[in-house]
Formats: sequence, structure tokens, C-alpha cells
Amino acid sequence: MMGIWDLFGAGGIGTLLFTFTTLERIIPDQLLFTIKRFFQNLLNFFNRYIEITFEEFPSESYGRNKAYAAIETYLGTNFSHHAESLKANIPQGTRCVALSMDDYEEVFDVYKGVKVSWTRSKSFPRSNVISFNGAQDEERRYYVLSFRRKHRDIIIGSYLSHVLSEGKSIAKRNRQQRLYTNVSGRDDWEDDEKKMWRHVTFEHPATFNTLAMDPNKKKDIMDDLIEFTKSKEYYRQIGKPWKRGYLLYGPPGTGKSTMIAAMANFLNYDIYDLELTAVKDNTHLRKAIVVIEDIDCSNGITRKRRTDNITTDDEEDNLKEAVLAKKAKGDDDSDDEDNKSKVTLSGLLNFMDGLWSASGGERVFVFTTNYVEKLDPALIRRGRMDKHIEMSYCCFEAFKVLANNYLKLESHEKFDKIKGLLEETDISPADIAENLMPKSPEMSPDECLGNVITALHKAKEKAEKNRKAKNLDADKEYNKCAEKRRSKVLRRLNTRMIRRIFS
Ligand SMILES: Nc1ncnc2c1ncn2[C@@H]1O[C@H](COP(=O)(O)OP(=O)(O)OP(=O)(O)O)[C@@H](O)[C@H]1O
Ligand SMILES: [Mg+2]
Repeated sequence: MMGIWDLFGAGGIGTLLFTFTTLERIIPDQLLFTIKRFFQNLLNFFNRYIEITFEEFPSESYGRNKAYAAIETYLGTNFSHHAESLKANIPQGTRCVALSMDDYEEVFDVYKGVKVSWTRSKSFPRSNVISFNGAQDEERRYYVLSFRRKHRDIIIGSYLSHVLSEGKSIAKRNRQQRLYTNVSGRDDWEDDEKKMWRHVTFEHPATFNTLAMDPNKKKDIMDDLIEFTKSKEYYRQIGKPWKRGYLLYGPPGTGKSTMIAAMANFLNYDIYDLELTAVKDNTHLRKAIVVIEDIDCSNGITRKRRTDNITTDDEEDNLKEAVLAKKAKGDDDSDDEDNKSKVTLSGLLNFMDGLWSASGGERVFVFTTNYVEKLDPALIRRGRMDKHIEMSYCCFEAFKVLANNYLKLESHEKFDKIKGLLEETDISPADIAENLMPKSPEMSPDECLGNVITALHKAKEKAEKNRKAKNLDADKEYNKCAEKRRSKVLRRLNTRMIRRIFS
């Protein structure tokens, strides 16, 4: 009888193929299907492993397979020390060297006690036809995941989603952040959306560690941000866009812009710094935003102040306070017409609540202002600006962070004196930082702290002078208003008396 080797050796492949083709023709379809199933089951019985292939450019879809990219990142990060041969590159838009397994390398992963193997391979398509997914490379790369049949549920049920989500979040962490700003005076925005934004690499060094503020407040903000980033499912369930608004308010130099940089670094988000005065009208607002600095400086966004219209007697007591407040804020009537943005409050609100913010992933809106009381309540109500954060003058805890940042000091004999002065004086962290910074390499930490004490004394004296001057001004203003009111009342009385006399 002819053996199998004789069959192959004697050009038997042709005979075998001919036999199968002939059998396929003469055997009815139903029977053929049963035979095939029998052989498949027989094979499965002996083969205790399952293999899943992830192609880089699957022929049935357009573009690079996202699963392939996530697997590559996951394996490159977690198993680079196991693989014998690796490939390295810096992908566009990232800041780290990305390692990936070389072809035909195999690594083993263990998930919930189950061992799986990953192999990277490549194949060469027989034709030179360029597929419609854009993969022109002759080589087709793919990863093969192999595991025991009995672990099918755990691998398909949860391991695969674990690998994909890990891979995606590693890629997100390695991404180079960008700072986008909108360009003013362009007429061709509609033609090319990309021209609207200019971007630079965002490399601000601020972090929550270096941010000087009350530690409890800082922790509260960090917890809030973490909670937000984890709440995708929650927002979906309650039917709200996945966005959160923060309003940072406080005097100049208290760290509002620094906080934005710290937030962006903490979350690894890009920043869209929207300059409202560069926005021509509301239609452009749908396109992107994260940050609007100094929101009070945009016309139409501030509320109409009522201090000019005080008329009733009850409001007389508030008059002095209102006059003081108005003076402190400066007069917004003097805004330069040319600098006014064409964006209206309702345009901004529509944008914030609108579809654009719901269509993307998570969005954090941050508005900053020096004058929170000038803003229209509709703009900053909870739900739009979910968290209102006051950035206040430097307290002792904040000073300690700055002393550590600038001088690497955790304690010093001058700290007590500084603590006392900080409790009596309002000074911004920016002013403290400026004085803590050594002006020359020879300057000692002791001298820098001396500069801080001098600055605190000066700030205290200045505040005292300002307070006296303000009181004087307010008294004058108050007397003037009271005089006006008295003559008004007298005029009214006279009119009434005259009417009575003639009636
Ligand atoms: N809380 C802070 N923590 C650390 N550094 C700070 C802080 N506040 C101010 N600084 C320092 O002062 C500089 C100015 O601060 P920043 O620009 O953040 O203030 P701001 O509140 O945004 O001021 P403005 O209202 O004028 O925009 C920063 O570059 C930083 O060096
Ligand atoms: Mg600022």
C-alpha cells in the first residue's frame, strides 16, 4: 500500500487535491458540512489552545486597528524587560520613547492566575494590490494572543478589555500636552477650522505639589478632579454631558493661572485658552474651549451693576459700602469699544451647555476672574461652574510650600515672624515668590527670608495708608450723597406743602 510519504514524494499533492475536489462535487452539501464539522471537532479535541489574531491593518476596515495600537503600547510598557529583541521610536505627539516587541518575539502575561502568550508576527500578502484601508506596506503585522481553551471566559470576558484600557491610558499618559490659542482677525475660519487654533507644546512646570494654597482646599480640588475623570458612566446614566466647570477667583497673583497649569498636568489634558476678544461672534464658540481667563474683562459677560440706581430709603445703609466697592472694582463703563468681544452672554451659555461639549470626551472648563461679583449669576451658577474656588492671599501653609519650592527650606527661625506678619497682612503668593527668589547666586536663604519680611512690612504700611485714604474718600462721597438725598426730600416736602396750600 502507498504510504503518506510516497504520496507526497510522488507528486501526490496533486492527486490528493484532485481527490478532495472530486469528493466535494459528488458528496451532497449537507453531508460535506457534517464531515467538515466532525474533523473540526476532532481537531478542537486535541488542540487545547485558542488563538486570537489582531491585525494592524485589518482588510475589512479603514485605518490602523485601535486594538493593535493599544496592545502594542501595553506589551511594550509592561514586557520590554522580558523580550529579547525590541524596537524603539518616539511616535508623533508623544514625549517618551515607545518600545515594542520585535517580530516573532513571544512574551507571557499572567492575569488573575491565568497565563497567556503574546506573539508578534508578520505575513506577506500574495498580491501587490493596495488595500482600501491605506496599508501599502507589503508586510502585514499582527499580534497573536494564545491561551488555554478552558480560560476562554476570563480572557474574552475581562482580560482583553483590561489590556485595551491599560494600553489606552498608557498612551494618554505619554502624550505630549498642547496649549491651543485662538487666532484673532481671521476671516477664513469657516474654510479651515484648523487655522483658528495655534498650538505650542505645553510644558508648564506647575504641579499641585508646587502650588501654594491651603492644603485641605488643595486636596479637595484634586479629589474632585479624580472623581470627575472616573465618572464617565455616572454622567452617562444621569444624562449629563461629561463636563465640569471651575471658577477660580481672587486678587492678582494668587495663582489662578498657575492652578490651571497644575490641573492640566494632573489630568494630562490639552489646554484650549480661549481669547474671547478674538472671537468674532457666537458661531465660532462651538469649536473648542477649556479656559477663559479674566472672564470679567469681556463685554456682555459681566452683570449690570446696580449701585447707580439706589433709590429706596432701606438701601441708604448700603450706600457707603457700595461706593467703596465701586471704587475698588474700577469703572467698566470706560472699556475700550474696540477691545469688546462680539460674544454675548447667551452665546457663551449656549456654547457651554450645547452639543459640542457633549459630543467629545471629558471637558473641564475653567474661568478665572479678579472680580467674581461682576459676573452675571447665570454664567457662574452651579451646574455651569460647578466649583467656585477662591484663590486667596498667602497664608502660612502656602508660604511654607513656596519656601520649599524656592529655597528648599522646611523650617527656619524667621518662619515664626513671617507667620505673624502674614496673619496681619494681605500679600499675594506672587509677591512672596518674587522675594523668596535669590537675586544672585551668593544670596543666602536667610537674606531671602529677610526680603520677605521687608516686603510684608511694606505691604502692611501700604494697606494702612490705603485704608485711611479710602475711609476719607468714602466719607466725602457719603456726605455728598446724603446732602443730595436731604435736598431731594426737602424739595419733595416743599412741593407737597405748596400743593396743600393751593388745594
Ligand atoms: N498659589 C501659588 N502657588 C505657587 N506659585 C504662585 C501662586 N500664586 C502665584 N504664584 C507665582 O506667581 C506668579 C503669578 O501667578 P499667577 O499668574 O498664577 O497669578 P494669577 O492669580 O493668575 O494672577 P492674575 O489675576 O493677575 O492673572 C506665578 O508664575 C507663580 O510663580
Ligand atoms: Mg492669571
